[in-house]
Amino acid sequence: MSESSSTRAAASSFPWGPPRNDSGQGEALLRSLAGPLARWLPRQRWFAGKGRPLAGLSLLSVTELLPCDAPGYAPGLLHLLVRTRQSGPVAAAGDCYQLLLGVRAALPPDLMPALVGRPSEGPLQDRAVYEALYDPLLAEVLLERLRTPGRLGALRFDRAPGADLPSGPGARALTGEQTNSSVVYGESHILKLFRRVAPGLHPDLELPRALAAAGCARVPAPSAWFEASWPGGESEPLTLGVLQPYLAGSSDGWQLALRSLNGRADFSAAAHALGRTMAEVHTALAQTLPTSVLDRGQLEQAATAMGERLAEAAVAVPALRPYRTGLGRAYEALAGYARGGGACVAQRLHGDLHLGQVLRSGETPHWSVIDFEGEPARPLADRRRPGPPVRDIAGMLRSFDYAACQQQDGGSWAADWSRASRKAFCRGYAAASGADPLSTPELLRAYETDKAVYEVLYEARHRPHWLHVPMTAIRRLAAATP
Ligand SMILES: Nc1ncnc2c1ncn2[C@@H]1O[C@H](COP(=O)(O)OP(=O)(O)O)[C@@H](O)[C@H]1O
Ligand SMILES: O=P(O)(O)O[C@H]1O[C@H](CO)[C@@H](O[C@H]2O[C@H](CO)[C@@H](O)[C@H](O)[C@H]2O)[C@H](O)[C@H]1O
Repeated sequence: MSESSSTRAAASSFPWGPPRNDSGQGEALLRSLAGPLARWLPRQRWFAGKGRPLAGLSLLSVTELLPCDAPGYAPGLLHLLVRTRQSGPVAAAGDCYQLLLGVRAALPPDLMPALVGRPSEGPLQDRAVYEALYDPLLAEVLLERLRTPGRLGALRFDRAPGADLPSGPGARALTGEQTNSSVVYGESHILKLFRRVAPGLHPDLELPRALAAAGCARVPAPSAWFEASWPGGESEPLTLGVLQPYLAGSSDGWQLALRSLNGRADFSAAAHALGRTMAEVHTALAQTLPTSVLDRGQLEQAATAMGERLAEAAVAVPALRPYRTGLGRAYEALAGYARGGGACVAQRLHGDLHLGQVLRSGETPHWSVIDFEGEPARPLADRRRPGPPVRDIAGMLRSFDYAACQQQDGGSWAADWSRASRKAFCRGYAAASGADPLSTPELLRAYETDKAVYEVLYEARHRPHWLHVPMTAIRRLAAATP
C-alpha cells in the first residue's frame, strides 16, 4: 500500500463519522502512521484479514490519552480505531481494529521489540511509535482511566459498583497465542483489549456480567470496562476492553490435559468436574437471559447453515473436499431429527468452548470459565444469538481430541484417554443439568462436525502446521455411520 493511496482512503471513508477528539488532525496523523501501520498490522497475531492484501486504512477515531510531543523518553499515548480496506477475490467490507500506540522521541532498548515504526512525515515524524501495552507506564495510564468512570473523546470508561481495582504498580502484557491482547496488573487483575471490534455489546462483557449478577461463581466478574460511543448515536457503542480479577496460580485445562497425557494419567475426574461446571454456567445463562425452542424449521435451517459453512471451508481448504459427502450426512441426520419432531432449547452460550477457556485454581480445585467472545471469525450479532447448549459441549469434546492428538506416540492409549474424558465430561454435564448430551447423538454429531470444519479453517489461517489435528477428526466424522 502506498502512503498516498491510504491517505486518499482516509479522506474519503469515515463510515461512522469523522475522527473524534482529534482537533482536525486525524488526516495528518493517519498520513504519518499509514506506512508503518500497513507493514505492522498484517503481521499481528490478532489481524483477522490474513492472506488478503491491505489496500488502505481509514481512521474512525483518535483519542490522545497522553500528549505525544514530549522530548526524550517521556511517552505519549494514542488510542486509535482504524478501519482496514482489503483487496482480494471477494470484495471485503473491512474490519475495525483498536490500536493503543505509545509515542516517544527515543525508545528504550527493552521496548524495541514493540516498535511499530518511525513515521517519515506528519505530526509523528521521526518519533518511535510502538505497541503501548508492552510499556508498563502506558498500561498503567489506561488502568488509571478505568479507575475514574467518565468520557474522554470517543471513549467512555465504566466501573462495576463496589468493584476493587488493582492498587500498586506492575503491569505485564501477556505474550502467548491470543486472539486479543491482555495485560495483567499486579497479579490481581487482567485487562483484555478486544482487537477486531464492531458496534454492539461484546458477549465477553455481557455474559460474565449477567452471570456475576446471577451469583454464578464460575466466571471472574468484570470490574471495569471501556467502550467507544459516537455522539448522536450513529452506531451502537463498541466494547473495547474488560478488566476482571486475575486467577493467579491457576492452570488452564489445556495445560492440565497435556500434563495428564504425558504422565499417562486418567483425566476422567477432572473432565467430570468440568462437565458439571459447564452445566452450572449454562443453567445460570438460561435463567438470566432469554431462551427459546428451536422448532423443526429452525433446526433444518441450522443444518443448512452447517452445510454452507462446510462448502465455504472446502473452497478455502482443498483438503476438506473429499470428505464433503461423508460430513454432509451428519447435517442430513440433524435435518432428519428435526423432521422426526426433535426440538431443542436455544440459549446464550459460551460460543467457543475449549480446554484453553477453563482455568482450574485453588486447593480444592475449582474450575472457572473465561473468554465468552465466541468464535472470533463470526460477526458479533451471530455470536450473541442463542443456540443449543450442545454447541458448547461439542467444542469441549473436540478439545479432548485435540489434546490427545498432541501425543506423538500416544497410539491407542491417547485415543482411549480422549474417549474416557469425553464420556466423563458428558456424564458430569448430565449429572448437574439433568440433560444428557449423549441422548441426542444427531445433535452432538452435527455440532461436532460443524466445529471440526471451523477448526480446519482456523488452523489453515492461523496455524497451518496444526491442520492435521482437525483433519484427523474430519476423517473419523466423515466415515461415521449415523
Ligand atoms: N481471569 C483470568 N485469570 C487468569 N488468567 C486469565 C484470566 N483471563 C484470561 N487469562 C489468561 O489469558 C489468556 C488469554 O485470555 P482469553 O480471554 O482467552 O483471550 P483471547 O480471547 O485473546 O484468546 C488465557 O488463555 C489465560 O491464560
Ligand atoms: O482461544 P481463542 O478464543 O483465541 O480461540 C481460537 O483459538 C484456539 C486456539 O488457541 C482454537 O482452539 C483450537 O485449538 C485448541 C488448542 O490450542 C483446542 O483446545 C481447541 O479445541 C481447538 O478448537 C479455537 O478454535 C479458536 O477459536
